[in-house]
Amino acid sequence: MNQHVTAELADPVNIAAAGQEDVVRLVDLKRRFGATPALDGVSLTVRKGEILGIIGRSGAGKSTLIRCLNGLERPDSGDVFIEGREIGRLAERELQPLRRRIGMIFQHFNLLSAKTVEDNVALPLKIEGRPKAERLARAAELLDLVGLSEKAKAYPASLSGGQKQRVGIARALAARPALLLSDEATSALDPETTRSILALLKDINRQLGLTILLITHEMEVIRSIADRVAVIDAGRIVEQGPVWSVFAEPRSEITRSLLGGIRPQLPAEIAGRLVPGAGAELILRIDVAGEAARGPLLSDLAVAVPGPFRLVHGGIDHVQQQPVGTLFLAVAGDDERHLAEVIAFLKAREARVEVLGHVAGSV
Ligand SMILES: Nc1ncnc2c1ncn2[C@@H]1O[C@H](COP(=O)(O)OP(=O)(O)OP(=O)(O)O)[C@@H](O)[C@H]1O
Repeated sequence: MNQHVTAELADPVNIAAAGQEDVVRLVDLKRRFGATPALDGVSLTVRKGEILGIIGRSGAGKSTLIRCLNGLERPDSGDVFIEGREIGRLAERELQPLRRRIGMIFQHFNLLSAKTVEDNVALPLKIEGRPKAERLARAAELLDLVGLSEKAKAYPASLSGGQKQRVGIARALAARPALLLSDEATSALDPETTRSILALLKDINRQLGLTILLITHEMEVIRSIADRVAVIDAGRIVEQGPVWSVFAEPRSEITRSLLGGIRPQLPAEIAGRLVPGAGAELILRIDVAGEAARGPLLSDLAVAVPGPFRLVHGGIDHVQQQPVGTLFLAVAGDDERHLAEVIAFLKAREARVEVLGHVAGSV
């Protein structure tokens, strides 16, 4: 991001509303399409200044949630509060100013190809009827923010995907929204561009205090920038919490499965040889996080419970500056007392231990 980001860009309306903690509050939202409950009692809040990530698989209800949020869809029941105001029963005319409180960025950017970059960015202000000089000044300020000042007169077709999304972000911020709603905004981008866009969003969040609601199906996106995560499945929020604690201790099967791609898994060649009965070695899965993952767990284990064990896979990751580890150990599988001591030691150190099975021969 450009170095010239200053507090001047921060939203004066947001500052005036300081003290009001929830930018969005959804209460028991329900929306059904025929027999399909797209939203089945969703309650959640987006707190001022935070990045909340909502993750779910295809068909989980994410788009329906977004449409209820910006008033394009009416829930069957439940309430949607934007900055403390319930929008569910507002007429279209009353909804429009509230909709402007939400800036949106999209997977396919949704830029107008016949307009220059600066005109795209200034468009929300034009719709508001702002004078041209003000629109252009704001567009210049925002293009500076997203590092694209030199592209002001260019047309979208001449930009890369990452540049288009930067324009999308600048446009979404033009009317100084209370909330930036990101709908799969990096799903069409390559990994490196994704990282740079997520870094830009995080910078804007930190420097301007901008509240962000981020909808995604990728845990990597959540892990990169979200403060809290809510997991949606079949129209229900199945779990939510600080990102690192959900990573450390996922409670639902769907969360474990969504985490599967970015948390260590037992390598397939070992998993394929697991059997429930006896075998030369036993494979343990050990999950540790926070303080428990900071200490010398394995060397303490070796001292406290003498006997061979081997680390076969895994490691310590860092999520929101917190260590979150998954280790796969192979221990001798023929001595039940030794094994019980190993497990008791690890549990006393607040590790979660799962016996995955035996393997014949050495892994
Ligand atoms: N207008 C509609 N008519 C009928 N069924 C719908 C409609 N909109 C959504 N649904 C159904 O509601 C459920 C939730 O859909 P939704 O589009 O909100 O999920 P999603 O999480 O956004 O999925 P994706 O990531 O694929 O966009 C799905 O089963 C979908 O088929």
